[in-house]
Amino acid sequence: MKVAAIQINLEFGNPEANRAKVVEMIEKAARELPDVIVLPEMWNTSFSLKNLHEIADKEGEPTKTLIGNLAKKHRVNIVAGSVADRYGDQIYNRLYAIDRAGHVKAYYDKAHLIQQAREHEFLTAGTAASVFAMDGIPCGAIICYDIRFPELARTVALKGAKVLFIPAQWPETRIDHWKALAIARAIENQMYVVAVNRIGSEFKANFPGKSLVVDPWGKVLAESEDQETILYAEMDIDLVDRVRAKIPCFSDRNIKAYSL
Ligand SMILES: NC(=O)CCC(=O)C(=O)O
Repeated sequence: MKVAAIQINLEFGNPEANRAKVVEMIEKAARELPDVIVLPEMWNTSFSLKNLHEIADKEGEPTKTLIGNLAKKHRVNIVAGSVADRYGDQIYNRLYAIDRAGHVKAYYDKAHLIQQAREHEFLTAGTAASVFAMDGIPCGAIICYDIRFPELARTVALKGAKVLFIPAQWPETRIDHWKALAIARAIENQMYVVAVNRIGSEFKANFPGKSLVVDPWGKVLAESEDQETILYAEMDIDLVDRVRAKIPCFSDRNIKAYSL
C-alpha cells in the first residue's frame, strides 16, 4: 500500500481557497499512483470556530462530492482528512474515508475535543471508533488530540485495523509529543501509523509539519520538514502480522489487570 500524505498550509475560515489547494495537491499526488491519499485535520475551514455554522460543510457537502469525484477520476482511495461538518445544530470534526470508486466507506468524528483550543464549545464529540477496509486492508482513523488517548487507538487495533490514519493540526510547541506519540501508537498496537500535520500559522500557533509514517516496529519510514509537500511511503502490510507473531502482545493481554 503506497500512501501519499498531503502536508499543506490552510487559509483560516476560507473553505473556497482550501478546497482549491486540496484539489491541486490531490491532482499532484495522484501522478505518483499512490493507493491512498491522506489530508490533514479541519482542512476546509481550519479552526475558524466562531463562524463554523456558516462556513462548515452541510451534511458532508461539498466534501463528499468533490473528493469522491477526485477519487473516482484517479481510481485512488482518499482519507479526506477531517472537515468541519454541520448536521442541524451539531458540528462535527469529521473524517471521510472514500474508496477508488468515489464512495464514502466510513466516517469518523473526533472523539476527544481539546478544551485548551475551546473545541468543545463549538463542536460535538464523536462516540464511536471507526474501522474500514481499503482495498481489503483493515484501516482505522483518529484525529489529532485523539492520539493522546491510547484507549482509542487500541480499540481501533482490537477491531482489526492494520493501518491508523491520523490527520492533525499539531503545533510546534508540542511537536516532540507528536512524534513520540505517533511512534508509541505504532509500537504498542503493532500497526502502521500515517500521521499528517499542516504547516503555516494561525493565531499564535505555528504548525511545523513533520508528518510521518511509522511502521509496526516503530521505525519512521518517512518524515517531512516544515514546508508544503507530499510525503510518500510504501507500507508492507504483511509486516503487521509478522510483528504481531514475533511479539504476541494481543494474545498476551491480561484484561483482568486493566479493570479499575
Ligand atoms: N487540533 C488538535 O487536536 C491539537 C492537539 C494538540 O495540540 C495536542 O494534543 O497537544
